[in-house]
Parts: sequence; C-alpha cells; structure tokens
Amino acid sequence: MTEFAGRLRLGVNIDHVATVRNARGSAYPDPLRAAKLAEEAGADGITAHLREDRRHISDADIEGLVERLTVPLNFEMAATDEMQKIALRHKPHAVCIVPEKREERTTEGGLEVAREENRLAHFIAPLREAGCRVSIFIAADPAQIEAAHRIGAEVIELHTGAYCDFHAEGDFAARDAELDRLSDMAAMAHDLGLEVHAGHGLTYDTVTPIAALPQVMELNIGHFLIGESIFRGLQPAIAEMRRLMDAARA
Ligand SMILES: CC(=O)[C@@H](O)[C@H](O)COP(=O)(O)O
Ligand SMILES: NCC(=O)COP(=O)(O)O
Repeated sequence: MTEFAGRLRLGVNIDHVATVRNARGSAYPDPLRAAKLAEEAGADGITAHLREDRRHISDADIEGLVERLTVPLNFEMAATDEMQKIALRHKPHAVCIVPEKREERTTEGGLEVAREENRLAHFIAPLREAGCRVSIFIAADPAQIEAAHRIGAEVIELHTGAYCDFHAEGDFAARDAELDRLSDMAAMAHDLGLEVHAGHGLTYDTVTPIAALPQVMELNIGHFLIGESIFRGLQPAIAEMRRLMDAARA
C-alpha cells in the first residue's frame, strides 16, 4: 500500500434515518440518536444532506447535530443562497456541495463545476473564510477535478454511484471500467493537491476496491448502512463496514 494511504476515515450519512421518521411524521427514529450511536461505533464523522425539499434531514436536525456531535459534521448542500446562509450560520466542520434536483430520487451525477466555475468560486469563498472545509461532489471526470481545483475547493468527493450500479446490475466489465476511472481520477486529484473522498451507493460488496484506492482519505456511506442496521443494528453494521475498510488497507 502506498506510503500516504493512512487510516481511511468513515463518514456515516444519516439521511435515511430521517426518511423513516418522516414516513409517519413522528419524532422517531431520531437522526441525532443515530449519529451519537455512530460516533460510539467509531464513525470518524457524520454526513447529513439538507435538501431544498427537506424530504429527509430537517433544519432542526442540523441544529441538533451542530450542538451535540463530538465528531466532525459534513454538511451536504446544494449551491444555493438559502443553503449558504444556513452553512454560514452553523459553520460546520465541512461543507460538501452536491447537485440537486427536486424530481430526483437520489443524487444523480456530480456537480457540473466546469460549467459554472465563476459562480461556484464566489459561492464557496465565504464558506472557506468561515473556516468550513469545502468539498465538491463530482463524477470521475478530469475537467470537473481541474475546475474544482481552480475554484479553490480543498476536497473532492468522487461519486461512486455508477460503479455501484454497474455492480448491482451484474455488468462487471462496466463496473471495472468505472473503477479504473475512479482510480485514475483519485490519483489526478491527489497530484493536484486535493484531498480525495468517495461515496454514494457503497455497500459491503462494493466498498473494498474503493477503500483500497490509496489516495482516498474518507468514505461517506449512508443508505446501505441504515438499511443494514434494520437487520443487525446500526453499530454492528458500522463495525462491519469499518472492518472491510481496514482490511482493504492492510
Ligand atoms: C451526495 C450523495 O451521494 C449523498 O450523500 C446524498 O445524501 C444523496 O442524497 P439522498 O440521501 O437524498 O439520496
Ligand atoms: N456523499 C455520499 C454519502 O454521504 C452517502 O451516500 P449513500 O451511501 O447514502 O448513497
């Protein structure tokens, strides 16, 4: 394993605890309780996506996380004035800028940084000045990585959704080709001085090759872990993901 491949951090995304809560409009299950359990289970951070439509995580959830977490909060948000104001109010450890469409079921594709470099450079500047580590959620595309670097992002998070989807569909040739692209982009981003993260759709079956990429410093994983927690509990589900990540780096 390459000398810079240190301990790979796990960010647990708790969006879909809120999805279950919102299904009935109840107060339970509480995403903050899940976050605290994830902390105890060894999560290195918590990720939460405050969507414009609040379909899962709410403004109150973010306030509770900011007040109660003892590990870093990675606040996922669209590049809108509303979300920028919320981020500047809370000043989370990290902000990850993600593409968002109300009609989507989940994040589709990466942020088209190259298409709106000037706007995004001005958008992230106050977040960086506020001390937030700014990450850009992008597809494995060199133009997007170069643009993320030019606008001053410190981190890029590579979208692993296509890789995971190809695996689930049994299209292993396409999966392996996407994995090669992710590997090449991780190396390119690292060589530019960007910190490299990855996430979306990762499961026990797909995490190992991504965790083995030496430039990747953090994985953000949520939907699968929350689903798996129904059967084995949240902390054991996290522990197994942690075990697989560590084994990939051994
Ligand atoms: C950006 C990303 O891949 C996820 O972290 C994001 O939270 C997906 O949005 P949903 O959780 O609404 O699917
Ligand atoms: N940015 C990816 C993330 O936070 C979790 O994505 P998923 O595991 O819920 O698909």
